[in-house]
Amino acid sequence: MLVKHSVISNIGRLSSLSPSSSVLRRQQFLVRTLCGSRFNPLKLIRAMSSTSEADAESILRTITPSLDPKRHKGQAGKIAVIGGCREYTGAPYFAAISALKIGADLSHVFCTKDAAPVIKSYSPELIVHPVLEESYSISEFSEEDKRKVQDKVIGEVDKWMERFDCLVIGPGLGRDPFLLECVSKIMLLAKKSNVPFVVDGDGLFLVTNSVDLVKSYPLAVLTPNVNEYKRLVQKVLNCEVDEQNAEDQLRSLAKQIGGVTILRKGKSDLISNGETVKSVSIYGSPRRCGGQGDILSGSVAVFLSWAQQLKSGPESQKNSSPSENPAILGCIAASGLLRKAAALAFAKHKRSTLTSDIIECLGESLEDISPAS
Ligand SMILES: NC(=O)C1=CN([C@@H]2O[C@H](COP(=O)(O)OP(=O)(O)OC[C@H]3O[C@@H](n4cnc5c(N)ncnc54)[C@H](O)[C@@H]3O)[C@@H](O)[C@H]2O)[C@@H](O)CC1
Ligand SMILES: Nc1ncnc2c1ncn2[C@@H]1O[C@H](COP(=O)(O)OP(=O)(O)OP(=O)(O)O)[C@@H](O)[C@H]1O
Ligand SMILES: [Mg+2]
Repeated sequence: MLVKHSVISNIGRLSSLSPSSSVLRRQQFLVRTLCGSRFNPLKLIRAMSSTSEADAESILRTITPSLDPKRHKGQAGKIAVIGGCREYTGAPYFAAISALKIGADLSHVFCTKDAAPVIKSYSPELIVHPVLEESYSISEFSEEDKRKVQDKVIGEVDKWMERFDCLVIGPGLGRDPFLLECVSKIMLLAKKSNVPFVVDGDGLFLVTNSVDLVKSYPLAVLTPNVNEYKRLVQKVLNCEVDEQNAEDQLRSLAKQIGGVTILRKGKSDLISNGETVKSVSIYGSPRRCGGQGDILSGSVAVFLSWAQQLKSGPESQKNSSPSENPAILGCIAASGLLRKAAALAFAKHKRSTLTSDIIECLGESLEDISPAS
């Protein structure tokens, strides 16, 4: 009876999380088990323990570093966004400025020459490198000269690489073949230096066509939206997205890519590294304006760096650090923070809520969850 009572209260708690269809199916299974004649407490406890909703707020509190006067500039994170071209200047800006607003010390953007003055004009806080080249600007060049341009681009990024705690590759990158070839080399450099990276937007277009770029790199995080996820599933698993078995399919996908972490964005965000699957279903906003995924990718980069710092910190810190890997923790914290900020922005701006309104609420969201003092 006691077991029955606690299960019922757990079901109540689950229902308040605006559950995903998989959580709903699990609840239905629990109710069926409870009310049916074959009531089996052990089976029930097993089902409850596989419930995957993460406690995003508590994880965020644990991994966010304190504002210690002894710390110097750079220790709270140095992030670089690789993205920004003629068409898209908003996406890299959103990712890079979100990283700063959350608490990173330095945020760089590596973009094309056309995009750089525009991105700089949005904010003096960002360090903008106009180094990427698109095919149109080298169309008259010989093959040898093109190779020289590529080497120059790679060299410009490489001299900074060791200083970064995490890269965000792809927001507003575009799909120019020459540019994407350079970016694949940048990914190889990051792997060589053991720098974690978050792949989003057009970076996912690149990775979907060349999965080996990220395969088995444990410090890679992919953050696909609905279209990007569909293409990834088709390419890697050779099938269609299966909403009925969303968690298992995500786990298989991450496993098939050698244990990279995947954050599948949607009504609930689902996160897996091929072993565990976690969900974040905190209520966000019904507005689906473009740019919210860019906030998320910039945020994942910061939280991943913090979670990693905590893991590799002094023994006392290590003991208090959660057992999950830093990439999973970073995804959970970022998803929780963004969803809360989106809810705050929507409460203020309703139908006119824009991505910049959500960015303005990141600080309030963070303060609600993990006050500065
Ligand atoms: N303000 C901005 O600058 C923003 C820029 N964004 C950037 O926009 C780019 C595209 O992101 P989306 O989320 O729209 O990407 P999606 O993949 O969701 O959609 C892109 C569009 O391209 C089409 N498409 C799909 N496959 C294609 C292919 N193989 N070749 C050509 N087109 C294809 C889709 O039908 C869709 O209309 C990314 O770089 C993203 O970061 C977005 O982040 C939104 C905000
Ligand atoms: N149906 C939904 N309900 C609630 N939240 C959602 C929904 N879809 C997406 N989100 C949230 O919005 C955020 C951005 O996801 P989205 O799918 O819009 O990314 P995106 O398409 O890559 O965005 P961008 O326009 O920046 O490229 C994620 O944190 C996700 O949790
Ligand atoms: Mg996106």
